[in-house]
Amino acid sequence: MNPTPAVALSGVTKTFGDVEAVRGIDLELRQGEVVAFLGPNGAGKTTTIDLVLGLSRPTTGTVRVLGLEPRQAVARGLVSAVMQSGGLLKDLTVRETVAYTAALFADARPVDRVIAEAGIEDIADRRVATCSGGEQQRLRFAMALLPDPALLLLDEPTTGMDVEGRRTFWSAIRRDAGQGRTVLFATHYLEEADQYADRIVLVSRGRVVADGTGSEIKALASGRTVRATLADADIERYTEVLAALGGVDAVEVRGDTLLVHAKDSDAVARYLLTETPARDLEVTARNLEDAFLSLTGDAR
Ligand SMILES: Nc1ncnc2c1ncn2[C@@H]1O[C@H](COP(=O)(O)OP(=O)(O)OP(=O)(O)O)[C@@H](O)[C@H]1O
Repeated sequence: MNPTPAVALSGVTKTFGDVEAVRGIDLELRQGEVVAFLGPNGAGKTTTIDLVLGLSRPTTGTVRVLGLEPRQAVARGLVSAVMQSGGLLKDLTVRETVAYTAALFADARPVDRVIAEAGIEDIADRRVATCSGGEQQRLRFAMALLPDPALLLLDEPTTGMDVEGRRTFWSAIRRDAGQGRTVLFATHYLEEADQYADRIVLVSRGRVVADGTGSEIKALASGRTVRATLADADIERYTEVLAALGGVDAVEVRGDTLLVHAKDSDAVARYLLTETPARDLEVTARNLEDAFLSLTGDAR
């Protein structure tokens, strides 16, 4: 028997006027998974998280959280979130903030426990206004832990945290995931995703363009791109040879420009320079942004 997915998105789109923020996402998260939602600015990460939180409704498609409508799941205390900004009263102390939030839940965990888990005991008596950005993020994390949620959503949670803050934060996340909590976090950083997530969902321009383990996703962003000018009637023959070279991922022809994505750029360069009339050769490292672009077919 399959347990109910923690999150199930099916054919989800979301448009704001002319902007298609989410352009068709199908995604299932299993209970207890820690999943990174990785993508560049404007990919649709925050919009998707808002849909899972029931803060907005999809234009088309369905969103289920533990088999329920998002709002029902939130109302039952099954879901909480750490968002990038807002939600704090500057004049309260850290402890007062957690205590007041706890009073909003029918069944909150002890205030001191969550303060300890979020690693903010030393600043518990400080006024929120005097806390740094990273400390405020840890306070939001403490607040999110109060209902002991089955699903925790984090939108770029470690923004502003120093190295020690990040370490405390992620070790708390991993410990809770070990006890069955599902975590979905949005990030721009491949390293953060790779280090802390069981699974990385790569999003670009409102779509999932890859879904896999850290090493699978890193492999997509590795290698180099060899660019050359090759104005020759035989270009097709060369591209066939190139495509068959070991370590070549993709060959593209745009006018008289040839682009070869490869793990072994030396072999590609050697072939082009010795066997073809290619000129103006350029070899560049392929980064995550290139990987996004080539995966979405939007490379230019
Ligand atoms: N309320 C809104 N009205 C109009 N456009 C919006 C609205 N919310 C988001 N968008 C647009 O939808 C697209 C996706 O935005 P979203 O904030 O979901 O991306 P993101 O992946 O979270 O980006 P970032 O990493 O910058 O936070 C962007 O083009 C954004 O400008």
